[in-house]
Amino acid sequence: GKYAFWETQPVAQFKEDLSAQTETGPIDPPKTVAEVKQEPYNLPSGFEWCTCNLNDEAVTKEVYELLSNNYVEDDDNMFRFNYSPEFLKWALQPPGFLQEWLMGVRVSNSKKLVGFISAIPARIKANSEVVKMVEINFLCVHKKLRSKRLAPVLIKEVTRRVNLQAIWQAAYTAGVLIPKPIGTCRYWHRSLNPKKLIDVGFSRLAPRMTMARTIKLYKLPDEPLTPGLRPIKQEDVPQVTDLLNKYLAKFRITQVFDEQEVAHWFRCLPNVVEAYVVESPTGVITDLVSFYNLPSSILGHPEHTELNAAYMYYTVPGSVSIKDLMTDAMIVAKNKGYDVFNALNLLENETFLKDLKFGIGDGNLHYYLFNWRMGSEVVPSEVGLILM
Ligand SMILES: COc1cccc(CC(=N)NC(=O)c2cccnc2OC2CCNCC2)c1
Repeated sequence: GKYAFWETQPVAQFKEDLSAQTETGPIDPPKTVAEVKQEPYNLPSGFEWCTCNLNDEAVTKEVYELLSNNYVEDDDNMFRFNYSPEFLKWALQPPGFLQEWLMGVRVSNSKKLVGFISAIPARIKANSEVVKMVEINFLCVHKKLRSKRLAPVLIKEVTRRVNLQAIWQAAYTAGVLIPKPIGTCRYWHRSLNPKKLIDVGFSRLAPRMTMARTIKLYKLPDEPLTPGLRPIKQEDVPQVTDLLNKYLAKFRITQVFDEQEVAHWFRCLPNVVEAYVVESPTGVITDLVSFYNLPSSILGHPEHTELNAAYMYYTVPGSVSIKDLMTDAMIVAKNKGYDVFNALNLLENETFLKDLKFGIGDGNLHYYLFNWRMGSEVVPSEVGLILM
């Protein structure tokens, strides 16, 4: 069939009777670690496995270069994600990460890195069950090696290495449609620097609008409006952990964070991630707002080489509305030089996207679970999981 590889995997299929689909829980019969293949899968001759130690700057640079030149592009091939080396270190070394789950493929002779895939540990709440899973990301095969069927081997090998740790489920997202999304989100963009976005072809001047009028339309206040908004500090972690987990509990698919994970994911790492809290006069943390830095290379533009994009990360309203929190996040992002603020229509985002002048994007982000059925489609407002 069309999905030769995915039809062999424990994932929901497009053509299967509905009765199977309405169950929730694992798809495969339970296995033990002893039953897992003990040796690595074979690669085509001339290629070898490696693990990528991102504490080694030279290796991080190799992973950066592979992704910068060969990772995901937009549908019109005008932009390519350009995750920075420091971002990759942050995103791929959370508490509990395993070196052997940061997997690469090298050409045996030249040792050139030509393939990559990553798994990081996460506790995922699926419906009301908290399951130890991994989050799979950054699957990338060099452009010159496409259709050599390397991706299926990368996926099978990372699955094997995860299974060896007695973990049987995974979560991942993709713009491409494969068997079979648990839900599909739409991405939206809010212009911060409309002139540059129009110059590089990311946005278009609306009919009957001048550039001057467009710049005015997207103008934001110079400073955040919420009293008590400030960058997160390490001593906020216990309160933020409680605030975040309580808020996320109402979504059908989300992550459960412990304090070490909150300390890792919510910090202010310049050019990587920004996290702000609202502190009440009595020292109570009532709100959280965060975004991460994911620039895109602008392919073939004579003047601009990079699109500076902020991506909404977890945001928890409490004392102020999510609309006001997001307005402050965009003001902070604009002041830090971002050109655009991106968000998906998950969480409670559909309540503010239009009001805050987000424009709908031209694609979808599909959410997937490996070896787990959700029982029914998860609509965007039931999705509480944000991957990098
Ligand atoms: C503007 O440059 C781009 C370069 C490559 C792809 C895309 C379109 C796209 N695929 N966008 C998203 O997936 C997206 C849009 C809004 C928010 N998060 C997103 O994806 C995140 C989460 C999944 N991993 C990539 C980053 C845009």
